[in-house]
Amino acid sequence: MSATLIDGKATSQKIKSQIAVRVEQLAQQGIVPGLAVVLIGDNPASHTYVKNKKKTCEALGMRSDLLEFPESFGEGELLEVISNLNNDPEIHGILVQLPLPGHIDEFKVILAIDPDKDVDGFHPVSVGNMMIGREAFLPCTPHGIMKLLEEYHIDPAGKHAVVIGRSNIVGKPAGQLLLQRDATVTYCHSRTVDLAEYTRKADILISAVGRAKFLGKEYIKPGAVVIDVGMNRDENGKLCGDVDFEDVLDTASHITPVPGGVGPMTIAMLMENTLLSAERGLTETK
Ligand SMILES: Nc1nc2c(c(=O)[nH]1)N[C@@H](CN(C=O)c1ccc(C(=O)N[C@@H](CCC(=O)O)C(=O)O)cc1)CN2
Ligand SMILES: [Mg+2]
Repeated sequence: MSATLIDGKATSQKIKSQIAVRVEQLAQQGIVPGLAVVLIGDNPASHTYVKNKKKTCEALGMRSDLLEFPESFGEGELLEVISNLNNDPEIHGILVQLPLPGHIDEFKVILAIDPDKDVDGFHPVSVGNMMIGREAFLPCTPHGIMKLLEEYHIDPAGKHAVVIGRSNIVGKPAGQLLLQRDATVTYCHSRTVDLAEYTRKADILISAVGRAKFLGKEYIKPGAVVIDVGMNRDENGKLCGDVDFEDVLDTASHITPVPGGVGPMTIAMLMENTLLSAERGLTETK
C-alpha cells in the first residue's frame, strides 16, 4: 500500500489563513505585527528564503522589514542593528538569517536578540524554556513538524521516534518536542554506527541529514511515519530530500514530500511566532 502524503503546503495554508484572521483582529486595536529579517551576504538560498518570509508577512497583513547588508558587514555593526531592533516598539520579531559569514560569531548574534522578540526560538532563554516545557518561542522547523503530526492525527505518545541529526535548529529541538509528547526518542548522527539498526526500529523517523535520497526502504520500519527535513539537489539539480521518496512509498505509512512538506511549515510557524509576540505585547501593556 502506498503511504499517505503529509501535505505541508496545504497544512501551512490552513494555518496561515487562521493567522490572517488574528492579524485582522489585532489591526482593530491598532497593532500590526512587525517582523525584522536581517540578511548578511550573498547566499542565494538565503535570499530566496528571506524574500519568501517578507512576501508571506505582507500577504497576512503583517509588517516586514528586510535589512540587507554586504558579506563584509562587521559583527559589531550587526550587534548595533540588533540593539536598535530590540528597542523598536513596532518590531515584535527579529530574525537573523542563517548561515552567517564565517567572520561573525553566530552565538554572539543570537544572544544579542531580546528573547521576547526571538521568533526563531534560537536564543538560549528560548531553548531553556522549551527544554523544561515552559512557554517559549519554539524553533520553526521542529514546531512545524509537530503541527504536521497533529494535523494527521499521529500521536507520538509511546512511539519510538528516531531523529537523525543533532543541529541546534532542527535535530535537537525536534527530539525534545517529541519527548514532551511522550515519545521514546533516539538521536542518531554522523558518528552513529550502523544507522539502519536504529532507523528500522523507528515508528516516527525524522531525517535532517542533508544527503540527497540517502534513506531507502532498507532504513524504514514497515508502517513508519517518515518526516524528511532534508533540502538537497539530486543528480539533475532537482530539489529533493534525504529520503528516496519513491523507494520508501510502499513501506512507510505516512511521508512528507520535498518540496511541499516541512519547508512551508517553517515559514508558517515563523508567522505564528511573530503574531504571538505582538499579541503578547498587547496583554502585557494592558
Ligand atoms: N534564522 C533562520 N535561518 C534558517 C532557518 C530558520 O528557521 N531560521 N531555516 C533554514 C532555511 N529556511 C528558513 O529560513 C527555510 C528553508 C526552506 C523552506 C521551504 O519552504 N522550502 C521549500 C522549497 C523551497 C525551494 O524551492 O527552494 C519546501 O520544502 O517546500 C523554508 C524555510 C536555514 N536557515
Ligand atoms: Mg540578550
